[in-house]
Amino acid sequence: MTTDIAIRAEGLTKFYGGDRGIEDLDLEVRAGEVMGFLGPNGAGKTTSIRLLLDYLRPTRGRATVLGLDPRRDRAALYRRVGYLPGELAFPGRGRADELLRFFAGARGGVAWTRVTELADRLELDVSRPVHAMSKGNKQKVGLVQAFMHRPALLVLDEPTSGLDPLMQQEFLAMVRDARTDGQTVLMSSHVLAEVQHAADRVAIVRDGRLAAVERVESLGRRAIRTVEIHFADPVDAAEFAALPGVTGVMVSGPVLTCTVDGRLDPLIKAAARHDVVDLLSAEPDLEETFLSFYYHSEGAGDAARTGA
Ligand SMILES: Nc1ncnc2c1ncn2[C@@H]1O[C@H](COP(=O)(O)OP(=O)(O)OP(=O)(O)O)[C@@H](O)[C@H]1O
Repeated sequence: MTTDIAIRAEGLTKFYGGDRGIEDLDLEVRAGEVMGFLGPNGAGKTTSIRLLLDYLRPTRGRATVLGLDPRRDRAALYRRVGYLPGELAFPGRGRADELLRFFAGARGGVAWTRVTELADRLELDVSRPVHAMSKGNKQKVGLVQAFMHRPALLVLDEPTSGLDPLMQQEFLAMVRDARTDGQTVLMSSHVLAEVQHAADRVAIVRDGRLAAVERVESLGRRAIRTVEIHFADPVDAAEFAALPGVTGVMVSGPVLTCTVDGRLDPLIKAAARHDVVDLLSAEPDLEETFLSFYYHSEGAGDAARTGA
């Protein structure tokens, strides 16, 4: 049994009747890394997470989590995992501190100072009844129970949902701290910007399939970027439109804007035949890369547009 792999999914598949939840998911999350699990609504993130923790049974395929079989070793696994479900539902009309004491007991005892430290970080008033809390405050209760026992693995489904921007930053700091402490994190999101500063790698799912697994830095390098070139004299769009990787060419007098997928070299060489006054290249971000998976991959654009 390898201990350097926290999560291993092999051919993990779930169909809901004839509808695909996730198909043939092969994924490895290394111990100690933060993995962002990205995809738009309905891509299959929640299904995958629920399969990994045995809240759903796969149609086929298998998973190993912290070296355990989620189905056979459920109880042992749950002691070592902190899980934030995508849709939180807390039973009863109790106060947050009562609920958190219950969770602490279920985890074999957690120092109450640890709970208050997390609640303070998230500015959560634990003396209030949970049922009367806003969505964001309920989310904070969910985060405190997930982090409280310093689990070996945190599995967080849309963790920033409902949090305001300041609290999102605090949450990301908590994830970075967890990583520093050697914990492994798998967190789903449909917003790339929020995992950009916390994740080591991202796994991107679309339409029930894994589309890519990338280191965050290399995603940036592969990103599509927008380029604006100012020439001394007007240029002809046709001269640039056929260059490899160049799309969306627009010319307004001496100013050319376009989108470049991959290497800038063909565009630079073509531009150098003219007198170049200025060149601006927008910093590629994950959002653009993410969209490029949808609109520039084979067939994916059509599927995304039609919702198929
Ligand atoms: N209980 C269910 N019965 C039928 N289909 C389901 C069920 N749960 C999910 N699905 C379908 O499986 C697919 C994947 O859904 P899933 O919730 O895993 O996606 P997601 O990436 O987590 O999306 P979101 O960000 O909206 O939560 C979707 O097409 C969804 O409609």
